[in-house]
Amino acid sequence: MAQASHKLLILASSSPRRQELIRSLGWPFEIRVSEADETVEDLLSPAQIVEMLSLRKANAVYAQRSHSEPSAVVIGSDTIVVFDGQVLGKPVDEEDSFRMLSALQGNTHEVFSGVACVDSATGEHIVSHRVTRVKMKPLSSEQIARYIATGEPSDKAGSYAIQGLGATIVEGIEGDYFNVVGLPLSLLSDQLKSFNIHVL
Ligand SMILES: Cc1cn([C@H]2C[C@H](O)[C@@H](COP(=O)(O)OP(=O)(O)OP(=O)(O)O)O2)c(=O)[nH]c1=O
Repeated sequence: MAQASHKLLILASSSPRRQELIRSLGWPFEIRVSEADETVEDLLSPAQIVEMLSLRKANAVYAQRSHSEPSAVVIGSDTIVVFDGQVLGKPVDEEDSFRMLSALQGNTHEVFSGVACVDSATGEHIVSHRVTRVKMKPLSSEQIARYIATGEPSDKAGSYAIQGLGATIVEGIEGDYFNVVGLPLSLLSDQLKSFNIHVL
């Protein structure tokens, strides 16, 4: 059971999905969001991209800590979809969503999520990632257009949400479901052990 004397978790994320998922750990946490630049060099691999951005997000919040605060672990995360060598982030507009979903439908893609934990007292960090394979059903242009019209794809990597209506267009997955939603809790709980946080 989490006790008040235990180190706090600070989730460096504006994502409502990540906020909801971290709650399931049953550990005291707060949300702090800081703008981190999400541009990366072209030559990086998907794993390098999500690890670099996760750490950047956590470090942006770490940099703003006050030295008088009790020590905490700052958590940053980043999710991308990778298909046919292409990295798909969040769509810029509906046309972009249409392009992404037209490519993903009927095929299998990979979802990469990075997680970084930074000790707010020492700046020490751990960063890692997980990959989940997702097979999407074949979809007609009309179905894709109807899905986009719901608004759900607009702020999701790859333009779909497996935890929402997007569940109906997914045929199956291989790997951690929570990795697709945006925060692999199994990986995170392992990382937290290095900071002496045992959620179970
Ligand atoms: C594939 C997929 C992605 N997503 C979401 C998770 C992330 O919120 C988003 C990927 O964008 P990110 O840039 O990883 O995260 P974010 O900008 O939403 O939040 P922050 O940087 O503040 O932490 O896509 C789903 O919710 N469901 C899915 O099935």
